[in-house]
Amino acid sequence: KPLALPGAHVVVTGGSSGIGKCIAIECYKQGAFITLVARNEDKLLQAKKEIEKHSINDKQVVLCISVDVSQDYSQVENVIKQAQEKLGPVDMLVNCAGMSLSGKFEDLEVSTFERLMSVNYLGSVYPSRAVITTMKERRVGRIVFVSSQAGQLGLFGFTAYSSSKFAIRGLAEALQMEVKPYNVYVTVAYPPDTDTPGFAEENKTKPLETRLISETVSVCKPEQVAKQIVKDAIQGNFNSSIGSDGYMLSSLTCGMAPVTSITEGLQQVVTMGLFRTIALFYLGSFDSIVRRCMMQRAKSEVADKTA
Ligand SMILES: NC(=O)C1=CN([C@@H]2O[C@H](COP(=O)(O)OP(=O)(O)OC[C@H]3O[C@@H](n4cnc5c(N)ncnc54)[C@H](OP(=O)(O)O)[C@@H]3O)[C@@H](O)[C@H]2O)C=CC1
Ligand SMILES: CCCCCCCCCCCCCCCC(=O)[C@@H](N)CO
Repeated sequence: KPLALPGAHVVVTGGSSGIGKCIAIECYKQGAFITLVARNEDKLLQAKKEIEKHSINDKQVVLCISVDVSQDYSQVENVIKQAQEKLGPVDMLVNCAGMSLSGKFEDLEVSTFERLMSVNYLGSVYPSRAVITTMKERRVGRIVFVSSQAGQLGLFGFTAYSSSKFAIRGLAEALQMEVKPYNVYVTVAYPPDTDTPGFAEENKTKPLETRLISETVSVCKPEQVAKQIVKDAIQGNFNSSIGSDGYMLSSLTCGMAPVTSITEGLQQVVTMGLFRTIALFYLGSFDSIVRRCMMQRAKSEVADKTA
């Protein structure tokens, strides 16, 4: 039974920008009440104004609450309490607050690993932990985690980012097994590169290798990613992916993930071998990108020394 969005309370962390903002708009367009959670209050208010343009009735509300989702559990718990007092129990939580920093393993500060793990992973644990009891009691709920294609495979430059996005999947699989009998459904989204302020920021420091490998998959619009995520969350699909490469990656990396429908299970069984074959070619091309970049760097170093 799909979740009915009209009148539902949807909390979106990272809802003031990029994919999160588009998810909030998509839910609002379908009649939901929205709580936006992020740190910067100006960006929150700006997003609220933008979302309110899409209202479909005059009862709809967009609430903004400023908090860092990665710092202190009791703060996050308080924010959820405030939201529930104003707009009722949370029907859907979207954990979209997150960030990316890339660089070679030896060039990344140790603190970057700590930061990405706390924002991307703990920043998804805290809000989820704060809503889960009520969802189980009410036998209603959706929890969405926004991972990444880089949460399905490890890539050059993403030692810190990929691991924080892989962690989300472990959390989601375990949680789904616990809450399914209570009619609560978990969705993990694996978007490709998406045209957002966060993506622009990430690109400022991205190694050439990472950029060339990522360019295998074309950049998506956040509206399109948001539409897919909301659709999958409403349906209660465990997996949410975009495009043909997204479909192949999800099928190939399904592992012991819960299966949502018989069709999905059968498709995974039938396509696994083929997609692994295709993947071997991709992996070969990624290795050759890395080798070419290494030789290029060595050459320009020699040139620098002789000059
Ligand atoms: N864009 C892309 O290419 C892809 C993005 N993703 C993932 O999607 C999610 C959204 O990405 P995108 O839309 O690009 O990001 P943006 O940088 O555009 O937006 C990030 C949002 O998260 C909020 N946020 C960041 N850190 C915190 C924090 N510690 N506490 C509370 N809120 C926080 C930001 O607000 P504020 O700074 O004010 O707190 C902002 O609202 C991320 O998890 C990202 O990893 C996945 C695949 C691809
Ligand atoms: C059958 C096998 C098919 C294989 C296809 C392989 C494609 C690999 C490309 C991975 C791109 C990683 C995007 C990360 C986006 C992200 O999370 C950041 N932009 C966040 O800001």
